[in-house]
Amino acid sequence: MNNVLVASNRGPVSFTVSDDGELTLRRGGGGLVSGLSGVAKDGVLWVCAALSDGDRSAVHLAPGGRIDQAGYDTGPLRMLDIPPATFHRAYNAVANSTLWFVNHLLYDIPNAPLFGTKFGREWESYRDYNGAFALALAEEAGHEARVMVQDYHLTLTPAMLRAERPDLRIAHFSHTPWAPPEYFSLLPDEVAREVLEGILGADHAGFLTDRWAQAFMDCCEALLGAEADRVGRSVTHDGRTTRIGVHSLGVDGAALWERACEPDVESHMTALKEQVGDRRLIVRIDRTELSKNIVRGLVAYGEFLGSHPEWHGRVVHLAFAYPSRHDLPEYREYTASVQRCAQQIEDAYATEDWDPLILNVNDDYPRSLAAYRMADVLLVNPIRDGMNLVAKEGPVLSPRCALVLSREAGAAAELGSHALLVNPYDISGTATALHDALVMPEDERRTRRDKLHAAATALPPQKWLEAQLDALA
Ligand SMILES: O=P(O)(O)OC[C@H]1O[C@@H](O)[C@H](O)[C@@H](O)[C@@H]1O
Repeated sequence: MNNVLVASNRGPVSFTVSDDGELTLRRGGGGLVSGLSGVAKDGVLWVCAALSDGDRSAVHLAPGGRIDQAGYDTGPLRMLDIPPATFHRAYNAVANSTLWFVNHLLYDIPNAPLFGTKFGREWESYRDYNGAFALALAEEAGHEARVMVQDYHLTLTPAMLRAERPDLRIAHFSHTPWAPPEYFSLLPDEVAREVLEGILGADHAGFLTDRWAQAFMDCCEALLGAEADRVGRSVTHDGRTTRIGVHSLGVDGAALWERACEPDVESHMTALKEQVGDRRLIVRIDRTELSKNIVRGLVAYGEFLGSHPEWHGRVVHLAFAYPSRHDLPEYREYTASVQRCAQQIEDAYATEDWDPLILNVNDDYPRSLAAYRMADVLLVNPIRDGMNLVAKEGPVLSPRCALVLSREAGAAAELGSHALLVNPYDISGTATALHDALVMPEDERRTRRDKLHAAATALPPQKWLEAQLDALA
């Protein structure tokens, strides 16, 4: 039996099956996993979903889906083999196409699903999927164990788990923004209610910034008639009180720097230096995710080139747009629009000896670390973001980068006074900020970068985890 458990959809590792049937291991990706891997290991059981065919094979080879030592320095795992159709409806239709879009204020995109009969079935699958996690956690947790449930995939699990095991101390943590009530209430009433009451099944509900925590409390008041204590930070509903916590997440500067000095990164730096020469470098690194606002960032770069011909031939924009959630049509279409927009910039400005934009659409972690190290300007312009760790990694790895940062990213709460803040919808404002960042005097950019570095590394994942566990003690 385990005393500390973490539950999330994506686990710290994933398996792939090669042609000869051999299982190989990969590190899991995404903000949540990068934050928690490496710290949630000793004595912590991680319960996650089997996501790939390789994961399902690994589950069937391991008794009860328990994998004691997967590799990559992770602790024990229990992978849940949820029936693929149920998983697809819970993960793609509800978690990613509904809850993610609502909390990122992206619901009005043309293909957003409608809440018709089909949604009823999808919601039922989301309940089943959350129920499978609650059941596994109830089986694995020791008496009065501490259980940390992560993110929008698992909003119903805390209440379901409490019903099974009232002795447990349960936390839920949201790694995303939280929508204001007037937007959250576009969910069908019973769905909005179940999500809020599901999270309120926890003893402690955590958020990355005060802004998202306040929005959650607003929703509880407006949609459940719950009582929110803004000063003591808690919500009381149906006779139970859930404490609300704000726990920001930063980066482990020393570990990141060590990884960025490995030979694979050094050789990418050499190659990039050859490609870019002594031109200034504007870097962005994102998953190709609608909330990351990549298209508007590219349009702003095009506008900057249009209004500052003196920079032609002297600057390169290196944009990493990694593949993400390609099972969803909205994401495939978004990748295509990023590529179309990049092509327009190339067509308008490229010359025989100058490529104004280099777009990378394939996953290449060492190359992106090399880009961070060489960046003069880092552009992070999401429409809305729970935190955004790119904004924190850049100043750790680049000695002189100026940060152009969306005021709608959670990271703006800590980094805002040392960055150039932009309204992510304001193309001209973003173009002006890119110019200001390029011409920023050397001493100012170094002073700002040092302050960004200090703020970015103040709360590494280890501290975040300890704060969560303390909150449950
Ligand atoms: O759908 P994926 O690829 O597992 O990504 C999920 C994760 O994506 C991350 O970027 C978010 O910060 C997390 O909140 C989220 O859990």
